[in-house]
Amino acid sequence: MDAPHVPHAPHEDNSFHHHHSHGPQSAHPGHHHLLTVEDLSISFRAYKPDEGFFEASQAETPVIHGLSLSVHEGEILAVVGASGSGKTLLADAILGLFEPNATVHGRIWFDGQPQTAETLAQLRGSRIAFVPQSVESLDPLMRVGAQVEGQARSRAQRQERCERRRQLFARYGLDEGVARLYPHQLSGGMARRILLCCALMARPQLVVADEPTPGLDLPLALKAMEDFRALANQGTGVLLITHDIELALKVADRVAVFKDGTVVEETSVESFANPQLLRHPFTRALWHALPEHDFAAAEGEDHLWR
Ligand SMILES: Nc1ncnc2c1ncn2[C@@H]1O[C@H](COP(=O)(O)OP(=O)(O)OP(=O)(O)O)[C@@H](O)[C@H]1O
Ligand code: NI
Repeated sequence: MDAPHVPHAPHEDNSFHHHHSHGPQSAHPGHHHLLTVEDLSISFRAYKPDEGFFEASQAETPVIHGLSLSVHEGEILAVVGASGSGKTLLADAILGLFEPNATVHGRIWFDGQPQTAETLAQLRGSRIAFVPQSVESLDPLMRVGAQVEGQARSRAQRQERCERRRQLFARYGLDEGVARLYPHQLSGGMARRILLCCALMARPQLVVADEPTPGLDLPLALKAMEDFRALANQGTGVLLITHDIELALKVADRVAVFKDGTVVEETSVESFANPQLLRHPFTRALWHALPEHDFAAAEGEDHLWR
């Protein structure tokens, strides 16, 4: 079995040419790189989806290639891009989750340490919190209150977690009675809020949120954004994957623009105030697609750009 051999320490693989001689700390000396992804590639061995077994040819379909990005402590990096461009695969790679037919290359550092799929999986749920894209990832057999509260090691801790869970439920407009429900009894929007509460319960160093807002109305989506911002202001790094670029621009510090399986541009949110500061044609196209640029009347409207 060829287990995904990702990501390995620097200098191990001579086929990589980028940033080879220096570690992840060097690019922005003033900021601590919490997460660095360097030259990530993911491809899939082809198989017949109907039958579910590998074809003899084992053709490789590349989905992510040459992807590099980093998240600093205390910042929100928004990853925006088209559907199917590989954003969820990126999130999965950071969490050490891989499909059996995936081949993965590249390097990932967390908090200065080179990571493997195994070490990343160990960080998941503790130092790295995950808001998955699919609400199916809730445990179907566990009441959602208990899922949010998680395991407590002592009576005092259980009370503390219960109290924190109540606060989060109140904030996200979930009745106390919801705590006793099972995932299948929730609407999509409620399940989404439970996933958010799970991630906000922990005090992670990094949050990876993969499309955290579908099914939420605007006030709830904005609350989620505020909460990510508050986490970042306390020093947490946030990787916010979203197709909602408008929402992302409200809270993010930087934006990584994703297209066809790679980051074509990593830029500050401020650059979106002026399309001339945007380098890549796809980024400019995203700018033009923003609702306020549909009309010339947007002049003087600077609230979005802080
Ligand atoms: N196990 C797999 N085998 C083959 N192809 C896969 C597998 N998992 C994902 N893919 C393909 O990889 C591509 C990227 O998928 P991914 O879910 O990461 O996109 P995304 O940017 O998150 O999209 P969305 O915005 O819809 O969530 C898709 O074309 C998908 O079909
Ligand atoms: Ni996705």
